[in-house]
Formats: sequence, structure tokens, C-alpha cells
Amino acid sequence: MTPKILKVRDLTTRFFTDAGQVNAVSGLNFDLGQGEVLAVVGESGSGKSVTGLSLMDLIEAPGEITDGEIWFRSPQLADELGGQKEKEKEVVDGEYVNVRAVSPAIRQSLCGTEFGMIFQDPGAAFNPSLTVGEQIAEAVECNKRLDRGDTYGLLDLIRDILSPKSSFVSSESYERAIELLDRVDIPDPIDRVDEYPHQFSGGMLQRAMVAQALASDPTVLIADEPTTGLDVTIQAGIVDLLRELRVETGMSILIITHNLGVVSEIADRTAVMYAGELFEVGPTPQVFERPANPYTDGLLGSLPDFDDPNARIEPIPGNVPNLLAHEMPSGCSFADRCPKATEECAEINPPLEDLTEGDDHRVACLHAETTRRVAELSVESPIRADSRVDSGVTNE
Ligand SMILES: Nc1ncnc2c1ncn2[C@@H]1O[C@H](COP(=O)(O)OP(=O)(O)OP(=O)(O)O)[C@@H](O)[C@H]1O
Ligand code: NI
Repeated sequence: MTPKILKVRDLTTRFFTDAGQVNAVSGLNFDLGQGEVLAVVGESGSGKSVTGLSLMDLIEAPGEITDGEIWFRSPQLADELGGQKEKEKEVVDGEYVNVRAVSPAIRQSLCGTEFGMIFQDPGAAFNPSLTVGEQIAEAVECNKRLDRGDTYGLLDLIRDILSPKSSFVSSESYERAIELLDRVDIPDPIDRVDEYPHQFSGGMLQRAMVAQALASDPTVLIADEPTTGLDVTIQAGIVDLLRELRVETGMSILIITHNLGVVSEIADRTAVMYAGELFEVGPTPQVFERPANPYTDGLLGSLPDFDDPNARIEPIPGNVPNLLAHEMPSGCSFADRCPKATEECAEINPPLEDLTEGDDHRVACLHAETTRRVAELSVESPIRADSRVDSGVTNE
């Protein structure tokens, strides 16, 4: 099995708004393998973007990561930090470093150089008054400084205000920006590097954002809806680009998307989120063909099927719950929309459990044939449990 690059444990992010506490992400547990593509799917408002931003350490007030650990595999840093005995256990575990527990300076450097992010709206991510090249070169420059441990101080700020197109960007960084534009297949990069964002088409701007994210040569790329709003052929081009980059660089990709065609094409594993929680995660073919959570089943039926555009789309009845803490149900948050819900679903919030031994398919549902349930049933009634194991495998 491939080693894990990220191990996310109990990740919890809240927004403390005037209307109350918003439980945007609650107790997420998942791993990202080295060189793996993990897709995160779920209806609007289920916490996908907040998950990505939390990993990048980009949650801003009134939001806050209130709990959890993000273990990043970095043997070298683990070695360097391992000496700090008293804090060692929460900071270092073997080759892994807990990004949440390191000092803010190390966290900034880690998130800035090891993690790259592509945002949903490239138009908003680029500053309209600077050329695309300047902005990519700036990312290259920032990354060099983060690597060296420099921080952006008051003097840098004053210099940048006095002279916005300043010496901050070196000619090497500018050259690197051209290389990166070339790498993401922008035609005539030497000319286009001096163009402004509005001179780029949507698809080209999306590629430029990929180039910007590549500036730090990241180990983990988080792509939030990288194909939304682009037409189909351009979408396919972006997916091909991400696939190539994964093979070329060996980086891991966490891709947030509504597009199941993209998921089936690129994702090794798929994670399904609902109301800020992880409902199911497993190898993409298994999640698609044998969804173990009724929500996954509903979601797959409610989104357009790219292979079969004539297939009937059946929206899941009802709405996603309000994530305000005082309005959230105590049991399973999908219970009021779920065709399989029973009384206990309204009371018990099911934990994420292994569906079958050893294949990394996990599900949070009281009615799923998880290994624990099957084991419990086999103690109660061996014969019934056997038949349940069978139906659990085919899950029809
Ligand atoms: N800055 C914020 N302040 C308050 N609440 C927020 C903030 N950002 C996100 N939220 C809330 O967190 C929840 C999760 O939002 P998130 O953007 O992660 O959803 P999503 O799954 O990415 O949805 P979409 O598919 O529409 O992008 C939502 O209820 C949202 O209202
Ligand atoms: Ni989002």
C-alpha cells in the first residue's frame, strides 16, 4: 500500500457568527496517500471548501479550527522537531509532523511550500491590476523566502507600498513564471506572461492558477472545483493537466468537485461529505458501484451522469440541514431525508467504520454492514450474520 502523505484526525472547524456557531466541519478523519487523487464530493454547503481551507491553514475569523490533528509526512522535519521531548507526542509521530501543533512560523512555511491550492474562482484569485506573470513570480518569490525561513516584515510592506512593481520579484522568479506558464500549456508564455488577468480566457486563467499553485512545487495540491464554470472540452484539458502533473511530480491531489465524470476519471478514492461530516470514503469504483451510505446512493442518482446524459436525475428530497450548532439534529444529520432511517438514526450519530476488512472503504451509517456490526451480529446469531455478510458484499 502507498504510504500516507496526510493523516487527518478529528478535524473540526467552526464559524462563530452573529447568528450562532456554524459547525462547518465536524470531526473529519481521512488519509491521503502519496501520489493519490482523493475526490471530495457532497451537496453545496457540506463543508468541502472549508475542509480544503482548513488544511491550507487559511481559515480566517470568525472561523477557527477548534480541534483535530493534521499529520503530514516529513521525515526530515520530524527528525528536526523530534528532540523537543515534552511536546514530542503531539507534534511528532514517527515520520509525521502534526501541522496543527508546530509553531506558527513552521506551519506557515509548511502550508506555504508543501501545500498548493487552486481556488474555485480564478477571476477572484488574481489581482486585476497586476500581470499574470508578476503574480506567479511573486508566488515563486514568496516560496523561496518561506523555504529560507524569511518572513514578510514591515520593511517589505513599506517597500511594496512605495513601489508596487518592486525588486521583490527577481529576474529568476520571472523566468520561472514563464516556465510554469509553459508547463501548464499556455501558448506563447513569453508574451503572455506580461498580460493582465482580463486578457486571459477562463480556461487559461484556471491554468495560470495551476501554475501559481505549482510555484512551490507542492507535495499536496488542493483543487477546489477546478473545472466549474468551464466548458466541457476545457474541463477535460484541466483534468488531463492535473493527471499529467500527478504522474510527473508524484504529488497528491485533493480535488473538490460536483462533477462525477471528473471524479470517475481522476480520483483513486472518493470521500462523501454531508453537513460537515464524512459519510463515506473508499476506492472510487467501490463507492460508485456499491455505495454503502444511503446519502451516497442519493447523491450519485442526483447528479448528471456524464457517460449517460439521458439517465434520469432524481434529486434527494429535502434540503441540507442548517449547520448552526443549536439547530443541528443530535443523531445522523441525514436522518430526516434518508429512505432507510429508523428511530435510532434520529438519536445516534454513527461513527465512520470499516465496511470491509482491509480495502479502506469506510462508512458512517447505522444500517451499513460494517465489519463491527457484522461481528456483533455473528455473536448474537451466527446464521443470520452469515447471510448478512453475503448481502454486505454485494450490497444490493
Ligand atoms: N466565512 C464564513 N462565515 C460563516 N460561515 C461560513 C463561512 N465560510 C463557510 N461557512 C459555512 O460553512 C459551511 C460549509 O461551507 P463550504 O463552503 O465548505 O461548503 P461547500 O461544501 O464547499 O459548498 P459548495 O459546494 O457550495 O462550494 C456552510 O454552511 C457555510 O455557510
Ligand atoms: Ni465549496
